[in-house]
Amino acid sequence: QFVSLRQRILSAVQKNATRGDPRSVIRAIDQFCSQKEWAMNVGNEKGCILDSVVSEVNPATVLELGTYCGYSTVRIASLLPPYAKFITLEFNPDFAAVARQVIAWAGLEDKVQLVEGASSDWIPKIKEQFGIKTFDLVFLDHWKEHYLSDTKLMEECGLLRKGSVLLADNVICPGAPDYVEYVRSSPRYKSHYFRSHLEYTKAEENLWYLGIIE
Ligand SMILES: Cc1cc(-c2n[nH]c(CCNC(=O)c3cc(-c4ccc(F)cc4)cc(O)c3O)n2)ccn1
Ligand SMILES: [Mg+2]
Repeated sequence: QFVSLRQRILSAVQKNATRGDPRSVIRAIDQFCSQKEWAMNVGNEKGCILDSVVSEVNPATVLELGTYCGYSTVRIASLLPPYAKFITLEFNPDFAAVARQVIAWAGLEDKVQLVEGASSDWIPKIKEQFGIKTFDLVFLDHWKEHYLSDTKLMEECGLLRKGSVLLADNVICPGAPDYVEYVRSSPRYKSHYFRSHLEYTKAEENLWYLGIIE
């Protein structure tokens, strides 16, 4: 009977990765997606850039928009200090179900709170629901047409402060041109990009780094 791609990714993790070993989970997903079937994980090349930004920011509070199968969730969670609060939002319940199992296989279920629902519904509720004042780091990897509206919504809800860092995937492909245009022309942000490639391909892609300076 039909097995979805996300189920095949989960099976690859359960077959090839060691329980409690985040690096083996990452490796198993990357091997599956480069050798068997493409999937929209951030991938290892951009993942290394993500790792370096997480390590540099060393965040006490992190928000990820767009969990998918939990690949970047595992990368981020494995680098956080023990006291850190990490929330990841996933809209699609089937993706969320797989991500929970991938995160658990990596042994990181206590480091992450996976919340199901749309970012625009959840962002206004985060402060009171999770006792978070502001986010030190936000990783945008969800619906590309929501990057701009959700960034404005996070500002309005007082979830960002001077020094907060936003890192956005896929500003080229599928693309978030309105987001890039807006943040580049705003005096509130200092932004630059890390050149890379679309996961598991040779197509050009950037990770867009945004520092809030005002
Ligand atoms: C909380 C909340 C969460 C979501 C949400 N959760 N999960 C997602 C998935 C979003 N990700 C992508 O669509 C995506 C696509 C490509 C791609 C596809 C096809 C191509 F040909 C080339 C590139 C590559 C990527 O790296 C991507 O990240 N949205 C939505 C709303 N609210
Ligand atoms: Mg992405």
